[in-house]
Amino acid sequence: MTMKVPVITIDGPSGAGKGTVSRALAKKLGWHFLDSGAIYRSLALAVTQAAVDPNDIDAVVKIASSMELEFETNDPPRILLNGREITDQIQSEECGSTASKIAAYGPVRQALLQKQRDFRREPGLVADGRDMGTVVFPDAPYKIFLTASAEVRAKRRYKQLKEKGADVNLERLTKEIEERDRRDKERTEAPLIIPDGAVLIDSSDLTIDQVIARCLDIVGGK
Ligand SMILES: Nc1ncnc2c1ncn2[C@@H]1O[C@H](COP(=O)(O)OP(=O)(O)O)[C@@H](O)[C@H]1O
Ligand SMILES: Nc1ccn([C@@H]2O[C@H](COP(=O)(O)OP(=O)(O)O)[C@@H](O)[C@H]2O)c(=O)n1
Repeated sequence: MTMKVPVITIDGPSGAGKGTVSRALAKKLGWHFLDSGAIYRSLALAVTQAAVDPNDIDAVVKIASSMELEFETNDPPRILLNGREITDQIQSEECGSTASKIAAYGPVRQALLQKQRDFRREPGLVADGRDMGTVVFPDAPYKIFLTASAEVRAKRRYKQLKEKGADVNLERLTKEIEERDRRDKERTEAPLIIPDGAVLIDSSDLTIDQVIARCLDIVGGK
């Protein structure tokens, strides 16, 4: 019997620290990293650039199937959409919000499924998203659900965007994140839920290093 490549899934709401922690874990373990949210964000950008209505499912699926995405693993990592760098552009909350609208459609998710599974390569994968442990890699041996209070998450995202020079307003950002979280949890297709067998980590009062240490314990303790 062939052994499947191991996967650590890290799901959770916006600003919980998934990306930061997943990247660090992948680096420590020498494993690959999948930022599935960046795939949805890139599609959102492609849809906006093509002036397509995000509710026109057929048109969005067409773009999802034809867009070329490259994840360069240099330090810092770069994301290219159809050959053009979009790394910073897709970080905006506007892009996140459009991403969560198109992510609610089953055919759109289906069109992106294999692209995500292709990241599963030796020696292992750390996968960050909303449905990594439930839909994309349900057989993952390690599943983590990373969360934090809504207030802490909004403040973190505010600080992060501000540091990048974005023009952000904490009150508006908090509302946008709450709206996105609600949409991600309430959708019928691959909603944000705690996967069966996942270990829950609340990072509200933990440092990034403490969260990473807990994740390593979970992986090592199996
Ligand atoms: N435990 C933590 N304590 C303080 N700041 C954190 C913590 N985890 C993440 N951050 C910061 O919060 C911001 C959002 O983290 P990120 O990893 O992008 O979250 P997510 O991928 O879940 O949306 C980043 O600026 C990151 O450095
Ligand atoms: N596996 C995933 C990852 C992201 N998404 C969608 O894409 C949006 C942006 O994801 P993200 O991971 O970049 O968002 P943040 O947690 O970084 O704010 C989410 O709000 C989800 O609607 C999804 O539906 N499934």
